Amino acid sequence: MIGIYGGTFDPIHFGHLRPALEVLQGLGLEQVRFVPLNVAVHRPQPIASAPMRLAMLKAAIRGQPGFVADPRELQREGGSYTYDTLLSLRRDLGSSCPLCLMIGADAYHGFLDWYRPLEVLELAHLVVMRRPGHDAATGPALRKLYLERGSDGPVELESAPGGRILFQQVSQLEISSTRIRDLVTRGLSPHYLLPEAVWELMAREGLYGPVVSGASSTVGGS
Ligand SMILES: Nc1ncnc2c1ncn2[C@@H]1O[C@H](COP(=O)(O)OP(=O)(O)OP(=O)(O)O)[C@@H](O)[C@H]1O
Ligand SMILES: O=C(O)c1ccc[n+]([C@@H]2O[C@H](COP(=O)([O-])O)[C@@H](O)[C@H]2O)c1
Repeated sequence: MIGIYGGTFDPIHFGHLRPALEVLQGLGLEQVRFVPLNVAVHRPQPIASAPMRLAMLKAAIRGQPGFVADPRELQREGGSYTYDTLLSLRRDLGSSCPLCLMIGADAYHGFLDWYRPLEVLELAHLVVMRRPGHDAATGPALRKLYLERGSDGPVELESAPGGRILFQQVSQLEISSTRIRDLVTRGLSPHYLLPEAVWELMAREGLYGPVVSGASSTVGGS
């Protein structure tokens, strides 16, 4: 069973990484593939370039067994629709391998507005991770879908390639990329909200605005 974790990752932070590790271990996944989007179809475009976001992602997951950077959306032009990404993954991985599309509660709330959501749910299971500040309560259409498709554990997910929805308990870390970008833009340090290697890259490349004065002494201790 393989996890697919899509996002803007602008930049990647511990609010992505810790829940991803807990899902990897909690569901016994073979791997989690982090898939940075290229062209957002649902939000303003990312601030950092695609190569920079991929570099930050690779720096963040280096050395973590089971974590893999998957650049397929960055190699595709046009809107980064998850449906297309899952079709491409199915071509590589075959039709029978269980896939778990991992999304935070905020993304789940908008799921029925995605491109071909029901086909997305046929191509993969949805694993929903709670997120601070985002209510678990959903509207009637999503509640109905959950009544039909809700699952209570990994054993059921392993028995089919897709089609079920599982809520997975994860550490509640109140961290967002928006907050990190805001801190850096205001000249404040985002230290301890994201891996040191990512902060180091951001500081070196001057991403998101002014680098905190003396950053080189707080970044990586160098
Ligand atoms: N702290 C968190 N806890 C749980 N899930 C999260 C957290 N942060 C992000 N996610 C989930 O990770 C996926 C990718 O999120 P994204 O890259 O947009 O990060 P973000 O912090 O929400 O970014 P931004 O602030 O720019 O919107 C989404 O499914 C989102 O719900
Ligand atoms: O395919 C869609 O229509 C679609 C609509 C909204 C979001 N997504 C995907 O959901 C993932 C999380 O999005 P975000 O905004 O939290 O970065 C990311 O991989 C997006 O490409 C996909």
